[in-house]
Amino acid sequence: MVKAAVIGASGYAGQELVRLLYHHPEAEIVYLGSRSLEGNPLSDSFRSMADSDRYRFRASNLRDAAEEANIIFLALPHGIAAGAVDKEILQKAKVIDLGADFRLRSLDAYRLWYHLDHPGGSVFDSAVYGLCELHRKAIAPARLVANPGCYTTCSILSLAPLLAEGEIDLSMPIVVDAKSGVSGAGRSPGEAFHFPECNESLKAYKVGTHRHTPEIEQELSLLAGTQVTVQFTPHLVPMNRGILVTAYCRPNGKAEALRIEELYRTFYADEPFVKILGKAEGLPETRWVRGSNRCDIGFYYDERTGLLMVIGVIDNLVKGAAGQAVQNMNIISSLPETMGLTNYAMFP
Ligand SMILES: NC(=O)C1=CN([C@@H]2O[C@H](COP(=O)(O)OP(=O)(O)OC[C@H]3O[C@@H](n4cnc5c(N)ncnc54)[C@H](OP(=O)(O)O)[C@@H]3O)[C@@H](O)[C@H]2O)C=CC1
Ligand SMILES: CC(=O)N[C@@H](CCC(=O)OP(=O)(O)O)C(=O)O
Repeated sequence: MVKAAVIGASGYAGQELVRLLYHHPEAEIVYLGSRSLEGNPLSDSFRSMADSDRYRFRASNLRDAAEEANIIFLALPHGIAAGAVDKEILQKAKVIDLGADFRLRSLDAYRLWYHLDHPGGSVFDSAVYGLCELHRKAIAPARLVANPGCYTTCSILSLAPLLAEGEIDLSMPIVVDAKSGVSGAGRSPGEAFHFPECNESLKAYKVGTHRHTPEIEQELSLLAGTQVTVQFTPHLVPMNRGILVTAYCRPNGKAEALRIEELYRTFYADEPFVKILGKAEGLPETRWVRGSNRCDIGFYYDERTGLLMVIGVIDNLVKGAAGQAVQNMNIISSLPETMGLTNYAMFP
């Protein structure tokens, strides 16, 4: 049985972890850390967990959590885990960090895109990038897993087969247009996320500067075996959950729709959480992955323009955060990868 701790358990990603771990047959929640809710019963603050009154929030203390848990999930703003996770903690427990501090292999890139310093060191060097579909062999023995970002998970999964098979003309950037629901911004209030500010409106933000750009480029470059450049533009959509990515690229050869579909079906043949939609099934929609750990992918090749459009969707809080973190927990605990992660889709 996994003894799990969640630090940052009062946030959106933290609560989604609690929801999934509570129902996981091989996990026991032993520690819930929150500064603002310390001492409160879980069920007082999260009334959807009304039958879980045995849990109480405790201090947001990583060292205390490491005494009781064998897996610690960090669901904290970036910049904290970099200085908080050390060798002593990793000797006692494995850590799955939902934040961004251990995702980029280049510290210079981290400093440039996050405008933060980073201590680096052997703990940083030991981190494994936790995109399960691409790195499960490296994840299995890891003690520190860097859970990917939400936009990045959707973008990388949507494009991976094309890059791995060398199907794309890389002399020009791949355009990644992405849209996210507001829960992607976390629970802390901010004017831009206030209901009248974002409801009934749609906007692009952090154009050309979003910190997920180097993470997407890092992973696509690894797949392609050469430097890949992406033009990434995120948009805020007035809905609670969901991410939709539309990626535009130019194939090297002629991209007959059937051959592209075959390529994707072969690449993801054994992946329980990736669903390829063929022409008959229509294009992906966020409502069909809400609450689930799936990434749905569809595509359209426009013979007129010669561009291939790939469309991917995930639930940002599940495959984009807590669900993928539990998938990583399953991998590092030698449990079936889908355990505790199926039958969660919701509609409407
Ligand atoms: N929301 C999403 O869709 C996704 C989020 N993530 C990542 O997961 C992490 C958590 O995100 P999310 O849940 O959205 O954010 P929230 O703002 O909802 O939650 C963050 C939590 O961290 C705690 N916290 C804030 N500041 C500090 C601090 N200085 N020291 C200790 N604890 C602190 C807060 O709890 P308290 O104040 O009670 O201690 C809060 O509950 C982030 O790194 C985010 O980037 C990743 C993918 C998707
Ligand atoms: C809508 C919105 O604001 N989304 C967040 C993405 C948050 C996220 O999940 O990314 P990290 O895990 O890297 O923090 C943003 O654009 O910063």
